Amino acid sequence: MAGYKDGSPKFEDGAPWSKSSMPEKVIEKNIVLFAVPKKGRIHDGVMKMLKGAGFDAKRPDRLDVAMCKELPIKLVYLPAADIPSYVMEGNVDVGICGSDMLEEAMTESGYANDEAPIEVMLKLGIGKCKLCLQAPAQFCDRPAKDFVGKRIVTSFPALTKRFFDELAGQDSHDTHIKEVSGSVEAACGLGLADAVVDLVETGTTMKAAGLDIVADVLETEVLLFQQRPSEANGLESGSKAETLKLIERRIAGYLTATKYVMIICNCHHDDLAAVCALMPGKRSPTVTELKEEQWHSVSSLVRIDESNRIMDELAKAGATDVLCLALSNTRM
Ligand SMILES: Nc1ncnc2c1ncn2[C@@H]1O[C@H](COP(=O)(O)OP(=O)(O)OP(=O)(O)O)[C@@H](O)[C@H]1O
Ligand SMILES: O=P(O)(O)OC[C@H]1O[C@H](OP(=O)(O)OP(=O)(O)O)[C@H](O)[C@@H]1O
Repeated sequence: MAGYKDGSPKFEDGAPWSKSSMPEKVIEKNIVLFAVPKKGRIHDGVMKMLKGAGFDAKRPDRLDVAMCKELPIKLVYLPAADIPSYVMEGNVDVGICGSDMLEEAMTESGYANDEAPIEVMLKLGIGKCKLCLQAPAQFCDRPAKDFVGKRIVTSFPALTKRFFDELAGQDSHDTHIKEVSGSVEAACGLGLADAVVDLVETGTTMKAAGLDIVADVLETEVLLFQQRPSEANGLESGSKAETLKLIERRIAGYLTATKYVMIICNCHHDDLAAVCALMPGKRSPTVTELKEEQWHSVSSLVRIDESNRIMDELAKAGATDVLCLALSNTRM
């Protein structure tokens, strides 16, 4: 399928994507359904990323679907915990949620990681935290094995069961795992649990509830993932496959823009080698001649977290007029 310069797809007949110009059936068949968390912890971060990557959608009041402007993509706003099963069952084509929820759904369905009908496209670098076994502070220095057979409350019953199965080895065990949908940390204080398995980011919630970490169960971050392409689901080739690639490229481009800045400076020919060594860029620095003889302009991408150190070192190496420019988007 041909596309526009900005990567937006268009139909074989060359007509731009336009809902009104296409028969209804063709539109539905070619539209990629993209599930995003409708609220909660990661909602704002995900929406900011999608906007930055050029997926603009106006969500009608109280509706959970919205068409992206000028793209054959429909955003479907769902509870984060439901997104993995929607993607695995092919009810939507692609989704975003934490790897904790994805792994919980796969474990619950009995899939090993490499068998699940899911393909992870990108790690999105947000929502990083860990799932931990937590107990009242006075018991937290006990080994995790001591909690085999006890009462555990969690929102992640499948991962918790897997954790205790591995701990107990071949021994039969009767750890009582109770699922709740929120306020997990309250369960020990209420006398309903001996320990909990819950997410920890800053640790504030855990400490406030008088709990501490016994053991880590899983590290998690937010992922972009799609249904594994097959002939049957039509995601191996064709217009939907192209649109999925476009989603991946655009989000990867946006992520690069959030991690890098462009540094530009001037330097005398005698300092050129030292300046280039400080900013090698992704491939190599761009060097252009200034009108003033023996002077060059050098530019390259550097990681944001290294930019201040590099600018200090450039100044020491003789560079002048050092500028650091933010990127709004990239395609690598
Ligand atoms: N501090 C945190 N606490 C909980 N989840 C976090 C945290 N930081 C990142 N996350 C991620 O966010 C996900 C939770 O998303 P979300 O808040 O949308 O779900 P939810 O808890 O079902 O929503 P809600 O609490 O509004 O019902 C987790 O699965 C995890 O991947
Ligand atoms: O380590 P922290 O930074 O304190 O974050 C972790 C807490 O945040 C989440 O709960 P959330 O506030 O989303 O509410 P919930 O209990 O309803 O899930 C999670 O379940 C932890 O309780």
